[in-house]
Amino acid sequence: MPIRIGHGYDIHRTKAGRPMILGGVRFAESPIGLDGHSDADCLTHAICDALLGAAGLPDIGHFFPNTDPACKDIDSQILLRRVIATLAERGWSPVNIDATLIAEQPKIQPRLDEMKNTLAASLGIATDCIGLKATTNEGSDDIGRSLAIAAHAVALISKP
Ligand SMILES: Nc1ccn([C@@H]2O[C@H](COP(=O)(O)O)[C@@H](O)[C@H]2O)c(=O)n1
Ligand SMILES: C[C@@]1(CO)OP(=O)(O)OP(=O)(O)OC[C@H]1O
Repeated sequence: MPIRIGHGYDIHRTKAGRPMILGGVRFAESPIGLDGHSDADCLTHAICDALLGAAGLPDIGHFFPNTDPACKDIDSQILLRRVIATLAERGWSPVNIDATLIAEQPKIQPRLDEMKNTLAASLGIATDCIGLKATTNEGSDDIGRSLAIAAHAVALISKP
């Protein structure tokens, strides 16, 4: 059974008045959100790029250009589901995901199960096939000053 591994990384700047959506979950109480063309869910974008990378495909910006009006403010779970469909057309299915969010705020620990359940539904895999962690940047650089949020992800995919 062929298996492949991929890595993804994304970063978005924070902005007042924008929604804070991470892993498909909205942090309504957050005074800041993420700036971008889509809903700017950098965690989901990193997962998309890890999956696409594993399949040897171009990155998220190739499939969903930030000049496409159809992608404006789009829910990134829709993009993730399309990435899964693109992989499926080539015979690939996700096996597991592991991701790390780097953010001073919001605290994701209380919403971790909700985030995993949301991502699992989009990915079509069991919740226990998703690893999700967060760390602050210990106050350093733009992430440490809450000016940006970043995410890393790795994905394993397989073909029967
Ligand atoms: N956005 C975040 C950042 C961190 N956490 C949780 O806090 C723990 C301590 O963070 P450090 O940066 O001091 O290592 C971390 O292990 C996470 O459990 C969080 O929930 N959300
Ligand atoms: C998702 C897309 C498309 O709406 O836009 P952004 O939300 O700006 O995200 P980014 O990770 O910078 O690049 C991928 C994009 O093309």
